[in-house]
Amino acid sequence: MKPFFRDTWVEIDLDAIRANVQAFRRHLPGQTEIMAVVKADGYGHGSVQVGREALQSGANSLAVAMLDEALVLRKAGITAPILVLGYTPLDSVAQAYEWDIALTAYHAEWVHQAARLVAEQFRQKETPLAIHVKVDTGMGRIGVQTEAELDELVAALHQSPVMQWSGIFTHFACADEEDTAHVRKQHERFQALLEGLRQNGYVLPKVHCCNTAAAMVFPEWGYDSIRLGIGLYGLYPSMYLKQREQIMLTPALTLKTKISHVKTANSPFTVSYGATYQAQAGEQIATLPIGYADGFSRLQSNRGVVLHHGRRVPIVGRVCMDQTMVSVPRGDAEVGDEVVLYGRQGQEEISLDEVASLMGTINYEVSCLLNHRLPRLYVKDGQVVEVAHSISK
Ligand SMILES: Cc1ncc(COP(=O)(O)O)cc1O
Repeated sequence: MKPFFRDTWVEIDLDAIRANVQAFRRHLPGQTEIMAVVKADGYGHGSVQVGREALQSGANSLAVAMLDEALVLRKAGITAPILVLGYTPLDSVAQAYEWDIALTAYHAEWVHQAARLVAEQFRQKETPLAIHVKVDTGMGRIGVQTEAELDELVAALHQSPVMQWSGIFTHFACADEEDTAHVRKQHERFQALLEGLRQNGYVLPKVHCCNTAAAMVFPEWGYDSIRLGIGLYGLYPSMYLKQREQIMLTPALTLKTKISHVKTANSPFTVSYGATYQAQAGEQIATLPIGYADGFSRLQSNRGVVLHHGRRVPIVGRVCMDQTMVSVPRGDAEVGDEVVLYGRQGQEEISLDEVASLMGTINYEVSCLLNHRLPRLYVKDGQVVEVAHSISK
């Protein structure tokens, strides 16, 4: 029985995930571990499936943005270490502790209250709650910024047997840029704060600071682990780093659909909402069953292109909630023809970078926009090994 009931889907190449993990493994110092960042449902690729493949390919742990994402991984049977990189509300700490999920802290008072909240559970579990300390060295998002704040936070962790100081990390704001002044300044600040802790007699836990970009440019900053996000999916953090070709990555995601209707204009007619495009006599218009409610952005209206028979064909008219129209060479298209919206077909490729550029955003957002209305097919060694479609359960 067909596991889903539409002709539009995402294909995720798990061999590409494996190849990307191994590419970074070769690039990093031997002692540096890889934390696969699978937040935002694996940047739109599927956190469970990508997380499993990354761990089987050499990653040592997983990271997500919030506790809900970590619970999805645990409930799927993933037992590897998982770190929540963002804020966890105090009323969620007990759940994290129950499922052995490491949390991020940057307020001493949060640590004190969290310790009180799990004290009862600790008497049963006897293993402490793992905490990574977040340091803000120049991202300006979350994290302690001063030596005093850091000392207070680390002291709070040492005051309770319930808490285990398991890591300390920072996040870079500009590691993907050609000008390295900001990232070097952040790293120097991070090093100074680490040295201050050592001077105060602390033995540091796992230290990590590199995202994909920093891992590419400064592998020597790998410390105990890098946090590999966009590179895991075969995408580059910036066009600057893509052009450097320092690490060869393989994009894992392809977005496909099949033509649902074809018509030829006997006389001119307008296409889609707002009648923003006029098909000329003799022009052939094909309709695709995908729209912005799938995360295929309306910003592609009258600007994007797709691949049909290995050729680039333009999106015409406004992208609708569920359908998109393209102009195809006359006589070349039939209902049921496969079309690639993101990825490679024949000798042509539409990269997420190209789509991001016309949308005025970055490749991260393009993949994260793809939502659960789209079925996902996972391919390994050329075979479909899993189909995931949350709405057709
Ligand atoms: C704290 C943190 N750490 C790491 C990442 C991964 O970044 P890339 O996708 O650029 O590798 C994101 C993030 O928010």
